[in-house]
Amino acid sequence: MESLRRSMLFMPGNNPGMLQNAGILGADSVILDLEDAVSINEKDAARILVRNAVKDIDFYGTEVVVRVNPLSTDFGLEDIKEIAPVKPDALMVTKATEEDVRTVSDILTRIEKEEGLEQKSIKIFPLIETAYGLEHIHTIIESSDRVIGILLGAEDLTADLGIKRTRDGEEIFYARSKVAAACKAHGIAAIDTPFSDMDDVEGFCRDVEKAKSLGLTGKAAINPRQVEPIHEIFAPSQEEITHAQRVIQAMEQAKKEGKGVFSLDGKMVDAPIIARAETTIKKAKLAGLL
Ligand SMILES: CC(C)(COP(=O)(O)OP(=O)(O)OC[C@H]1O[C@@H](n2cnc3c(N)ncnc32)[C@H](O)[C@@H]1OP(=O)(O)O)[C@@H](O)C(=O)NCCC(=O)NCCSC(=O)C[C@@](O)(CC(=O)O)C(=O)O
Ligand SMILES: [Mg+2]
Repeated sequence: MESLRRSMLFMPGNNPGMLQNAGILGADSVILDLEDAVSINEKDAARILVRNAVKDIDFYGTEVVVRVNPLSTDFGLEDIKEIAPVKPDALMVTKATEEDVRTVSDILTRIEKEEGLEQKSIKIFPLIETAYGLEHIHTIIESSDRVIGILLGAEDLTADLGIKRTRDGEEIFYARSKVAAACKAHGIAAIDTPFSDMDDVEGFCRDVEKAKSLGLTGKAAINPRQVEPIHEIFAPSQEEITHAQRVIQAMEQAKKEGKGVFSLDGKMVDAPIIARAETTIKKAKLAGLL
C-alpha cells in the first residue's frame, strides 16, 4: 500500500538519545543526519552510531533516511560504504547534481550486489539547495530510478543565491513552485524546507500552509513538536472530505443519467473537479480519516 510522507524529522546522527526514540516520535520519515548537524570531529563516531541505529533500533515502520556527507569530502564515500549494508530506506544526497546522484546510485548497485541485498532497494532523496540544482532538477531526478523524492533546502539555496532568508519566505516562492511541479511531473515526493524557529508555532503553521498551497507534498521538521501540526495541515479538512464525498456521489448519479458534466451547489463539476475529489478521498483514507 502507498504510504504517507508528510513529515520528515531531521535528527543529528551523533545524538544517541534522539536516535533511540526515532521510531516513536510520530514522524512519517526520519532523516538521520551525518552532514551539517554533526561537527567535523564527530563525523566518524556519528557514522558508527547511525549504522548501529539503522541495524538495531525498531523504527516501527517509520521510513529511515540517512543524510550522507558530500562525496567531495573525506567522509562521503565512507558514509555510504558503512551505512548502505545495514539497509536504510534511502540515502539523502546534499547539494545534489546529476553526477552525484549517478555516482551514489552506482555505489549502491555495487554494495547491494556484494551484500546480497535486493537490487534498487535503497532509494535516493536528493537535496536541492543550490541554484544549479534547482535549474537542473529534472535531469537530477532522471539521473537514477532510485530517486523517490526531493527535499528543498532553503538556507543553503538562499545563501548560494546571495539573497536574504526571511520569515515570510517570499524569496523561495519560485523554488517551492519549481520543486512542486518537477516532482509532480515525475510522480515523486516534494518535501519543503525546514522552519528553524521552533517556538514560533503560528509562523510555522503559516509556512506549512504556504508549502501545501504551492503543491509541496510534505515538510521537513527539526523538532518532534513540529510533526503533529504538519500532519494536521497536510490532512484534508472535514469540510474538504465531505465535499469530495458529495462530488463522488453526484458523479455516480450523473453517470447513470449519462452526463459528463453536472452541477453541485450551483457550481459546474467536470473531470478535474472529480479527480481532485478522488485525491482528497485517497489522502483521507491514507491519513486514517475515513
Ligand atoms: C534544535 C534542537 C537542538 C533543539 O533541541 P532542544 O533539546 O532544545 O529541543 P526540545 O524541544 O527542548 O526537545 C524536547 C525533547 O525532544 C528531543 N528532540 C528535540 N529535537 C529532536 C529531533 N530533531 N529528533 C528527535 N528528538 C528530538 C529532545 O532531545 C528532548 O528529549 P528529552 O530530553 O528526552 O525530553 C533539536 O531540536 C535538534 O537537534 N533538531 C535537529 C537539528 C538538525 O538535525 N539540523 C540539521 C537539519 S536541518 C538542515 O540541515 C536543513 C538544510 O539542509 C536546509 C537548507 O539547506 O536550507 C540546511 O543546510 O540548513
Ligand atoms: Mg543544507
